Amino acid sequence: MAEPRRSSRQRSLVEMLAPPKRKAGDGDGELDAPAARSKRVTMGVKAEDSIKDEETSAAVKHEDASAPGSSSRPALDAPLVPVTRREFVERYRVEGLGGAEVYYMPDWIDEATAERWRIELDALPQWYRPHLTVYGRTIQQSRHIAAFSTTPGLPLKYSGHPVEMHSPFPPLLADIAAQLATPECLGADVHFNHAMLNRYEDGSVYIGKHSDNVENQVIVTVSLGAPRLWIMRERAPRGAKKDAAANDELLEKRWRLASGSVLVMQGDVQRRFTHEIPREPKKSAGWERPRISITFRQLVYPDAPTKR
Ligand SMILES: O=C(O)CCC(=O)C(=O)O
Ligand SMILES: [Fe+2]
Repeated sequence: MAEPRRSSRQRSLVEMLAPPKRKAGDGDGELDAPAARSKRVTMGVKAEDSIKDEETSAAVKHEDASAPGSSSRPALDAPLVPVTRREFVERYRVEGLGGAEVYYMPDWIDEATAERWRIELDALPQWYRPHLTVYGRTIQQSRHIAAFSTTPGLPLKYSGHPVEMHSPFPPLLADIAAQLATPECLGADVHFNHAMLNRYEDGSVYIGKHSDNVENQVIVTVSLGAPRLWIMRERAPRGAKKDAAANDELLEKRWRLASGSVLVMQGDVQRRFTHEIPREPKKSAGWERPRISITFRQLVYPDAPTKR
């Protein structure tokens, strides 16, 4: 994997002070769980922090979602725990991100299996391109998505768009989740209550710089198909001087997410870093097929009852 490098992006003071520019047709960004306004501390982070994400002009900030009454929320079947399996976290931790809990396993499954999964997931009937409302305008997101929860009643909304949620997981997704939760991979205790599929047809489809909401306590991404660039950038600490020199000090790391790879983000990663998959007009090797990502998530609603 490439060595970490410092961001060299220089931004003018005017750009720093001005609110981020928005471009029509650029609807993309993070997934907000409905409890975004909650003041409750989750994993040591105030949930409200996550909605103040920084954005490039190529990304659209998602408004936080309105929280439906807790009575509509299902109980969790089992505790949701982060990935702690020693062999996994020691071997696959991504260096150069200041100790953040980011793990990358490039070769979880072989290419033939990845291709079979990609084609089968592509054929699911639940795919659609959301219409988002951003600053009063309706735009269509560049990615197709399909969202699933293990139990009905896990509501999700972003940029004015109530996500079309299907339940339960289709058999292949349930099978992939089960294969992740084995003693050979993430460990048998790790399971998810939500999965979001993203489809990147070609290099024009992207996801803008964003952080996911902290209600996403663990996000495990399985990449299938075209290897796309993944960029993680450290967010400036609150109240930090926002000049070019300070910006240069922030960590940045980029690599390609291989087909068949597994990426884990947990702990305070969303608070400390943004992530993005930029547009790539030039095709590189392996791009004769689209990319589909599966983001398995542990969505934890602060006021949901838990069955323990
Ligand atoms: O497609 C990916 O790998 C990342 C998607 C993502 O960041 C998201 O859905 O929040
Ligand atoms: Fe994300």
